[in-house]
Amino acid sequence: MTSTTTMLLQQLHEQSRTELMIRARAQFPGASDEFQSLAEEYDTLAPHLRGRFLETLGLSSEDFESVQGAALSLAVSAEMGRFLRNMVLAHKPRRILELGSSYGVSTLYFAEALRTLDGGVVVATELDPVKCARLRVHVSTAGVDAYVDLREGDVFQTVSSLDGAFDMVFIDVWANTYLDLFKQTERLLRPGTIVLADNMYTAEDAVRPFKQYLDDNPRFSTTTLDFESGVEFTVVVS
Ligand SMILES: C[S@@+](CC[C@H](N)C(=O)[O-])C[C@H]1O[C@@H](n2cnc3c(N)ncnc32)[C@H](O)[C@@H]1O
Repeated sequence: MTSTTTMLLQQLHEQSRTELMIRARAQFPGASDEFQSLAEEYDTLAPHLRGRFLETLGLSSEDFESVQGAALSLAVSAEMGRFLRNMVLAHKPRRILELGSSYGVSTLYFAEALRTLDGGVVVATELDPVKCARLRVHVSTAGVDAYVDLREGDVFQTVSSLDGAFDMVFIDVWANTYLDLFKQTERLLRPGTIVLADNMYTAEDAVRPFKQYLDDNPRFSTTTLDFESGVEFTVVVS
């Protein structure tokens, strides 16, 4: 990864965390010192306890699943980003489908890995035109334009317009749409495709039908990684 991308990502991670903390503080009913100690406690929690704890901090599912959260970046963490990058370096996908791109933090991790591999494309999807404009600037700053195909618009329409198989899919859109969106994406999967879905712990209730669907379907081999926000790791079997 170039130093330009590393610095850009540091800045974007910092911005994402800061704006989320500002939102949480504004909605937290208690005193500042109480908020501060809870915010510090969040980082020390086991991943599977984080979902419920977000509510304690003043954040609600509305902040992650609806237009109320639309202005927020809600970027993947640096740890999650490194995981995504490693998955690409190991699996060597030619085509990656990213569902929910925001300002492009996860997009940059994918694109940087594709640059290292010297080929491939990540199809990024985002509804918000302001976020899309910022994503384009970030991709250009990092110099990875050749590896990113941004589709601006509703992700359901974007997915229905796509053809051919994808080797990797990353789901990070509003959690209450995971199942419907995944069903629509199924025709783009092939045996060996890896599907990663974020927020399995932090949006535990909203993603339950998606998790149940994967668990019950023999076409998929799936497990939840006890890591960061909870990551569903699914391999398409047939
Ligand atoms: C959790 S954020 C994605 C964060 C991103 N992966 C990153 O690491 O920076 C989810 C994004 O999905 C977008 N989104 C929500 N519903 C959408 C839809 N129907 N079509 C396209 N994008 C949508 C939101 O605007 C938001 O930016």
